[in-house]
Amino acid sequence: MFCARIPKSLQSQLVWVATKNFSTAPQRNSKVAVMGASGGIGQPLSLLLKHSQLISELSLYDIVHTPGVAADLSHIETKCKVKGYVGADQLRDSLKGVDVVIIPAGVPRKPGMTRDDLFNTNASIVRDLALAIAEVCPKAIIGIISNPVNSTVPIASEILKKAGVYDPKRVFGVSTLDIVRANTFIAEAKGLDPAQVSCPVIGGHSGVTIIPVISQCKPAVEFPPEQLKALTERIQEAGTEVVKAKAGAGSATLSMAYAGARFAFSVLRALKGEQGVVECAYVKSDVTEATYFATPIILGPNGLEKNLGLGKLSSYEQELLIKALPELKKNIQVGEDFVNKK
Ligand SMILES: NC(=O)c1ccc[n+]([C@@H]2O[C@H](COP(=O)([O-])OP(=O)(O)OC[C@H]3O[C@@H](n4cnc5c(N)ncnc54)[C@H](O)[C@@H]3O)[C@@H](O)[C@H]2O)c1
Ligand SMILES: O=C(O)C[C@H](O)C(=O)O
Repeated sequence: MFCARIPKSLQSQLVWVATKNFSTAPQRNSKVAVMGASGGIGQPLSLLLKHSQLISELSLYDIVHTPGVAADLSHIETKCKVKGYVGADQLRDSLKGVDVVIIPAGVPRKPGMTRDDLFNTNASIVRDLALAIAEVCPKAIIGIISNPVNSTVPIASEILKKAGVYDPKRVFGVSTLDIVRANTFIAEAKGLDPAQVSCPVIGGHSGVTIIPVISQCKPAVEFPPEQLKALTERIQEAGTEVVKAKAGAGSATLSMAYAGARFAFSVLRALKGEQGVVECAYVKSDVTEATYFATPIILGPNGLEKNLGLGKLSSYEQELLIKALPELKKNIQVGEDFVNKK
């Protein structure tokens, strides 16, 4: 009963403790690293990953507390091995043999801040992690959660380019939470089961750069113009809604852990050979004039297999796209300049 309410993307991955059917689990063969594993996102994300049959080893890196987080998680009765690494001295060891790196390291917003206000701190955190990845596991698939995603993905990409190991098919900005929110809010408005709703969200991951494509929602839904505008703006500002509600205690962590796990599981399923795994993600792109752009993509054994592009946009969504592009291009430039103009 419980599983029936979980979206298909997670159902096949999570081994629920109560069922204790671990002995029938298929061979686990991926090693996943979480960078920033002691944080508000890192801990619940690592908990969800620990339950996956697709992961044989979990490497938890942070500048604080990972020995405790790893000891705690390692007592959970799933086969996945967990090891903690703490501090810069252990950074490179944490990445050895890793197939997928998920990065939620960095500071979160407080009320009144924009995601761009996090740039000064988070840009160098992502830069340093990307440098280590380039050196130790250059073939790993990288999912970047740290904000501002619109800029941190270009930062990591430029670092990998400089190291001569950049593969645009392997670097993703995790925008999954925008899709999760769109599905939830649409389902609420229409009285649907959120697990059955699938709405693409394209563009970037901040304010006007977040473009919900409600005209392509499955099942098809329609809203009067005023309600469509309000719904779109709620999806665009949903992060701020959580930041305000947490009143200084950070931003979305639990829903982001869910979204990060959903994204990681999709990557891992595709790595294992499952065909037709689709997620929206912020990737290197030539779909618009912005050189990074989130669209639905097909994942494969090498990461991004096929970019599914924009699809048909309504005139309202085309207007949103026109508003998003200048901001997105600016965010990308700031990220690239951070690496290249020193
Ligand atoms: N992409 C998204 O949709 C999305 C959603 C929510 C939050 N975020 C972003 O995720 C980031 C983390 O959020 P949080 O709530 O988990 O913050 P948090 O402060 O609770 O946790 C961040 C963790 O990063 C660690 N850290 C700091 N510097 C590090 C370094 N150099 N190497 C490794 N780890 C380091 C900290 O010690 C901490 O444990 C923020 O930038 C936030 O804005 C993104
Ligand atoms: O809003 C934030 O600062 C965190 C995150 O990007 C979100 O969308 O929840």
